[in-house]
Amino acid sequence: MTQRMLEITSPNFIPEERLAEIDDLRTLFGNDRPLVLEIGCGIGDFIAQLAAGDPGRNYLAIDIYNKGCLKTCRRIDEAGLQNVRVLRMEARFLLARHLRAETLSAVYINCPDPWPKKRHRGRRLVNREFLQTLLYYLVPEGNLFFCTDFVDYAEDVAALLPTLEGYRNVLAEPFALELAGYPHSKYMRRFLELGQPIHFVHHRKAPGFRADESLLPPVTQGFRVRWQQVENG
Ligand SMILES: C[S@@+](CC[C@H](N)C(=O)[O-])C[C@H]1O[C@@H](n2cnc3c(N)ncnc32)[C@H](O)[C@@H]1O
Repeated sequence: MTQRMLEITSPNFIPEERLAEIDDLRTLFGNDRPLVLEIGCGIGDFIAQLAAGDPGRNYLAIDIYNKGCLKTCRRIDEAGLQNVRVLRMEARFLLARHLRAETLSAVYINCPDPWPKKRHRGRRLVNREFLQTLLYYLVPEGNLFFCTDFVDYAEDVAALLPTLEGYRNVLAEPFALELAGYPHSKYMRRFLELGQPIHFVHHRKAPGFRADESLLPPVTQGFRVRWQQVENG
């Protein structure tokens, strides 16, 4: 199915063509405050709450869903937030092509597509390679937040993280059913109202850990990665 492309004219939306002229995404904000990335921002209700409560950090909200980017921009514009920029971009592509090592003070991944069928599990974004990749982009002691309404996804991610040298669990347990002060998206609220829990994982990059570029998994696989662009630039 082809997505109908809705034009996004918000000043906070950064079209892909503009990225070619931007050497460092941190310059999008005109200040050097810590940079936070939300992957799969959906309709932007999480990032709008987070960024409004934390003007001291800059936020990149990305999604591959054009209408979601449009709704996120509307929300950000209406709230008058100065510290959010929205990009329609695939996560692995953005990291590989547009971000520098150790530039993200936090990464948020909320309710990523669960791919519940067993035969589709390989399409899940958050796997060993992706977690390893994130280590390269997180600043020392940068935070990784992941949450999901699918318990087996939470269990998988919570079990993978301790096997990666660079992460330390911030929680006393592999995952929690609540994180104090963590905003809820409409999507999360829908599950919570039905009595279905959201599972939260919170890890931090170990202080002395340096992710070596040579250990970065190649961006040559993954459902939704745009092969053409990754391979041909
Ligand atoms: C289930 S929705 C959750 C949206 C939002 N995080 C929330 O909690 O309301 C997952 C979102 O991730 C986006 N997405 C899926 N794979 C992605 C990828 N590889 N890169 C960027 N966004 C992605 C989808 O388009 C969708 O908007």
